[in-house]
Amino acid sequence: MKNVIEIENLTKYYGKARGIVDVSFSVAEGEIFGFIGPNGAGKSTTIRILLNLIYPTSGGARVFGRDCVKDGYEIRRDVGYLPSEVFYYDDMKVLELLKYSASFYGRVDMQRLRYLAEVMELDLGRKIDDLSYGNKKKVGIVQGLLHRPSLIILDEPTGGLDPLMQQRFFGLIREENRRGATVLFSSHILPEVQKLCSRVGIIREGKMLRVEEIGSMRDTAYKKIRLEFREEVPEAPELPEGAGDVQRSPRELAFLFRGDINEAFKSIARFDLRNAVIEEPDLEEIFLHYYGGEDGV
Ligand SMILES: Nc1ncnc2c1ncn2[C@@H]1O[C@H](COP(=O)(O)OP(=O)(O)OP(=O)(O)O)[C@@H](O)[C@H]1O
Repeated sequence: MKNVIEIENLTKYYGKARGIVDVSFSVAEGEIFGFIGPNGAGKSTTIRILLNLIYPTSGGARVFGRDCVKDGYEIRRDVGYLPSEVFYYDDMKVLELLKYSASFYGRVDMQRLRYLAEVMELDLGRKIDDLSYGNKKKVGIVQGLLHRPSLIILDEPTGGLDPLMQQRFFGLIREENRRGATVLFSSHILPEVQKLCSRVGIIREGKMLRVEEIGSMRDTAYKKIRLEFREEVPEAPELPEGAGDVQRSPRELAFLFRGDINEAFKSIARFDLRNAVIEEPDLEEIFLHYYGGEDGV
């Protein structure tokens, strides 16, 4: 299968400050690839290089087989990009802005514009100035998808969108993907990446830790288990193998767990519980207790 994005040993320093170091990965045609890492990990830096908005210090990247440094213009024509921060000419109306930006790609498809605005419940008659952060994001989404790009690059796209709008937005991305578009989806929220993506690249402190299939990530995923006891527990339960980051107080016990969930329940069965919560650990916890341990970072 053809790769739409190919990144090799990409490094970017902002003066002395580390942006990214030796990042390599590729994204195949038709794939929805998650690019995940905490704030400051280097996601935006990587994306900005792909779009030739900044230059790499060393290494290289190709999009559609074209060189990111030499062919930025040609690459950008066929990319829909939603930056993490959207800035607009505040004085314009939404419709004017969308028509104006779409005109760079040729004829403006008004039917598609209205369709996207309707799905995202975006009022085309409002002034940009009067829009909330979430509504400005919607403008960016419509703008990014309007010209039916064959590569969609989303940098932290869901900030400010309520759950319903997130769902609608994911629906649009899936629709474009079914049509053949490749998607690079950057985020620091693991569950949303899990919902949408088939593979994910994990970046931290400028370095790519690994690339994983979402399926295998789920199989090895940690759960976070929090228990509240009805009474003070004199001795703490013996926890099964696979439990880590244990935090105890007389009436509470919390731990991360990876392994056979039955074993975890057996070990706590004899205690009288007031409440039990099982949740997905957040990204930092996963980094600390999963990737952190194995990779020594
Ligand atoms: N213009 C700049 N000048 C100096 N350092 C920068 C600049 N832009 C980014 N950096 C640094 O590069 C590193 C990577 O930042 P980047 O914005 O790429 O991360 P990110 O993963 O996109 O995080 P976020 O979600 O916070 O945007 C950070 O340490 C950041 O401080």
